[in-house]
Amino acid sequence: MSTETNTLRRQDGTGSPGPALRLEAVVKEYGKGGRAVRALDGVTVGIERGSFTAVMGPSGSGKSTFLHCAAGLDRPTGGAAHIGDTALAGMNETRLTELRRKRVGFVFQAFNLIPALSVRENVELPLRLAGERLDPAWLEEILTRVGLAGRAGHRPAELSGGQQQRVAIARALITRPDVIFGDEPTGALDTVTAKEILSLLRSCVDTTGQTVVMVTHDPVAASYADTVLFLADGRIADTMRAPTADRVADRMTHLGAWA
Ligand SMILES: Nc1ncnc2c1ncn2[C@@H]1O[C@H](COP(=O)(O)OP(=O)(O)OP(=O)(O)O)[C@@H](O)[C@H]1O
Repeated sequence: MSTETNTLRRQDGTGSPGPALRLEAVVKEYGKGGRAVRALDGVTVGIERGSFTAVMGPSGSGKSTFLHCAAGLDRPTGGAAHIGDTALAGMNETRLTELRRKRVGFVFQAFNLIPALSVRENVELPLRLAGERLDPAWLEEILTRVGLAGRAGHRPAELSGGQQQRVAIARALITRPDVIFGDEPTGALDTVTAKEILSLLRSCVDTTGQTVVMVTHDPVAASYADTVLFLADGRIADTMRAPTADRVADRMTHLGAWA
C-alpha cells in the first residue's frame, strides 16, 4: 500500500493538510541472526494532523515498538519515520532528544509525574528542559482546559489518578507538539475516570487540532478515536474508521487477541 492510500484522515476533513507522522516501510528487529525477532515488518502509514488514532493488536503484535519508533524513542532497523517533515533517521542522540522534548508529547499509563514538583511545575517542565520561554497565558489556558486551574499549586500525591493523568496531558500539550503519544493512558484508571480522560483527549483533537496516537488494549478507549490501526505480527492487518467498541472487539477476536 502506498503512503497516500494509507494516510488517515479526520472524519470531518478539517485540520491542516499533510501528515503529522509518517512511517515508510519501517522494520524493527531485536537481536541478531537466528534469534532475531522482527517486531515491525514493513509498516507504512501516514497520520493526518488533527486526528485521533488508536493502535490495537494482540500481545506481542508490535504496538509498543510502533509507538517507540514513531516517537523517536527507538531507531528502526529499516525504513523511515518522519514527524511532520522531519526525518528521524540520521539524527544524532542530541537532536533526537531535542525533537522528543519539543515536537512530541507523551502520556503514559503510570502518569510519570515528578512527586516533588507542583502541578504547575510539572506542566512547565518540558519547556524548561528545552530552554524555551514560558507563555503564562498559554499555561493558564492549558490548566483550565484540563480542569486543573484551581490545583496548580498541589503536588501529584494530593491528586486523584484521573487528575494526575490530566496533569500529564497538560504537560504533553505545553510545547504545542506535532503529536501526543499515549501508551495505555487509561490503563490505570477506573471506567468512569477513563472515559473522562478519553473525552479530554478527544476534545484536544476537536478544539485545537492536536494529533493524538494512542496504544490501547481497550475497545471502548479505541472507540474515541477517528481511526483504529490493527497490528498483527508486526504488520498493519487492518484499518477501521469511525470505530465502535463492538466492532473493534469483534475485529480483535478475529485477530486472535483474546483466544
Ligand atoms: N527489547 C526487546 N528485545 C527483544 N525482543 C523484543 C524487545 N521488545 C519487544 N520485543 C519483541 O518484539 C515483539 C513486539 O513487542 P511489542 O512490545 O512491540 O508488542 P506489543 O504489541 O506492544 O505487546 P503487549 O500488548 O504485550 O505490550 C514481541 O515479540 C516482543 O517479544
